[in-house]
Amino acid sequence: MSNEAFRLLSRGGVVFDKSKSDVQLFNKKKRPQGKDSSAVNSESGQIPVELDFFRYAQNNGKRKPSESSNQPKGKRRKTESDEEDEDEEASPDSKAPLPAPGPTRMQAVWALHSKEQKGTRTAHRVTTKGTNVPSHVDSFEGLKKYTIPSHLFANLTSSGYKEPTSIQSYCIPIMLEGRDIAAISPTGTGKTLAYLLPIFSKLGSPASSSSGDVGTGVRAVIVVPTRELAHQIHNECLKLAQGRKWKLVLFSKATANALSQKAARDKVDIIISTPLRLVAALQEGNLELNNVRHLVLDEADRMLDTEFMPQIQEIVAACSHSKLQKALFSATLPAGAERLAMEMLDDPVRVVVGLKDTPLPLIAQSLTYVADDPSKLPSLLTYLAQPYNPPVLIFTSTQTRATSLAEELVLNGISNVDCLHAGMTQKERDDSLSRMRKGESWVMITTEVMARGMDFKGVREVINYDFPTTIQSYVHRIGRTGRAGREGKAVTFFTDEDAPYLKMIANVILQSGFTVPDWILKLPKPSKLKRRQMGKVKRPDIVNPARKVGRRDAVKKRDMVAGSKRRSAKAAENSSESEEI
Ligand SMILES: Nc1ncnc2c1ncn2[C@@H]1O[C@H](COP(=O)(O)OP(=O)(O)OP(=O)(O)O)[C@@H](O)[C@H]1O
Repeated sequence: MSNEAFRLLSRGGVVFDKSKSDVQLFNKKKRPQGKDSSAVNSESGQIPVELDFFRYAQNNGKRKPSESSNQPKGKRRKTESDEEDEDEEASPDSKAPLPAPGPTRMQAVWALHSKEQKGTRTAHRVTTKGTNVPSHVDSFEGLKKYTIPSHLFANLTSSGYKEPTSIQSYCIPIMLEGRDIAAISPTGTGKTLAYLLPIFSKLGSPASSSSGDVGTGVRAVIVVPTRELAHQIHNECLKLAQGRKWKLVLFSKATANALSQKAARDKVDIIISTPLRLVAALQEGNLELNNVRHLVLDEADRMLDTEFMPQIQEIVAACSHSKLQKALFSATLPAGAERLAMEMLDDPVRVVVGLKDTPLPLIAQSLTYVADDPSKLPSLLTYLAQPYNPPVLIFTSTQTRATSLAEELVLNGISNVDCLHAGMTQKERDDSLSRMRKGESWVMITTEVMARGMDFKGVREVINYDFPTTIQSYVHRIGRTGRAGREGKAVTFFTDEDAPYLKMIANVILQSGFTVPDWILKLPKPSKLKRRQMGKVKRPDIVNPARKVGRRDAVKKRDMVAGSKRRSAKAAENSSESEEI
């Protein structure tokens, strides 16, 4: 199916507007949600017969019957994520007692200070580590002891930011005092503002209108894994930039070309980019980073993985200013990445909000058994035939499966289906994203490309159609819902092939404060080697095996159309973007 045909078929011409009564269409029946409900959609905590091959009942599992999922208060069961961290120095956050379950716990992470929480670190569930850690603030007003330009306060207010979130109340003072930082806070808790506000504040005013020590060339660089995220952060920058002529550059091929003139790039204040794009410009001699005073790696664990590490090393080496401040942010930072992060920072402060690598308790998580891959589509169709809360974000493991699933949903009459993955042209990706932001997409099928950082306030439900490949991927994927204090729901399909890894996800669910049936906790723990295989099963490219007939021709035609569209979009992009900066 061509992209155009797909779009026409998938659109009912209706825009979903949560402020109107549309949402009620999907809420005819309120489904139970929350901590008291089991996190697995199978027979009330009993192992489904299909999974009996684990023979946990024959004592294959290690847990004793007394280790029920309803753990005693104040005691936290050691989980898989803890085990991954076993080799690291015990961190204060792992020792902290669990806060009370339910919304109270959420408030401890998101909200700032309910009356009883005000002012205490433990109540905030924030732990800090480092020498002479600057004190946190309880309000944006509290930042007035620092020299923060008044227009920034005005811009905070006009953007609707009344009080800092926990991560902001700790990170902003630390960054304002010039310290390097590694900050870990759950998804959707405002990490972007936590680094943008101090950067804008420290830069003071645009280089073009400043008489201070501004040097020559770009002064701040924010590096993120995807162009979509870079775009989103650029938009956040624009909110803080109102009223001043900041030169903020969302780095792309076109902007890189425009900055090939040194005079043009010397006027730039902040660049937001993906690592590859930045390194390409450095290697072509079209960019210098020797005046950079602030370097942020957002989604730090992704930035420090083997794929991006060489580029990050090159970027860090190019940032040679003696007053360089480095800041790493993420919702997850496994032990290995944290070691790399700490090596990269000078006299850092480490801030952890909540529990490391743990989703917010406001996201009601559940696991749904679907036997095998062909059974997933009917299961999803059944799910979507029930009242649901659009937009729903659905994750597949590959681009081809995302496209195939989107096509299947359209052919099955689901309205307003969209698709976004890295195999699409930039224009297709942008269009898809814009439809999502406008509320025109009710069901968005995507891949890992949207798993990190993307902020869609309205996403109420996330479905992991294909099992995630790491705990971190699970945490980030489901973190697309439950943002900025809102409730969310996350459903993960698992097949027999995924079952050996079920316990790893179940442990995360448990750690978030939900109950998990005993039979899952009694499953044998996969070995370290086996854990690396999580979610990496070979899955067919198409999600509906019955549609094989005639498909090859259809796919060929689709690829030809897509190729021709890509070429014309690229040509159009090159001519229009050369005017942009
Ligand atoms: N102080 C605040 N008050 C109200 N809303 C806020 C505040 N700070 C941030 N937000 C909003 O919270 C949402 C999530 O913020 P952000 O995208 O920065 O989260 P994040 O922690 O970076 O998430 P992720 O880990 O997924 O990248 C955004 O919509 C943002 O506008």
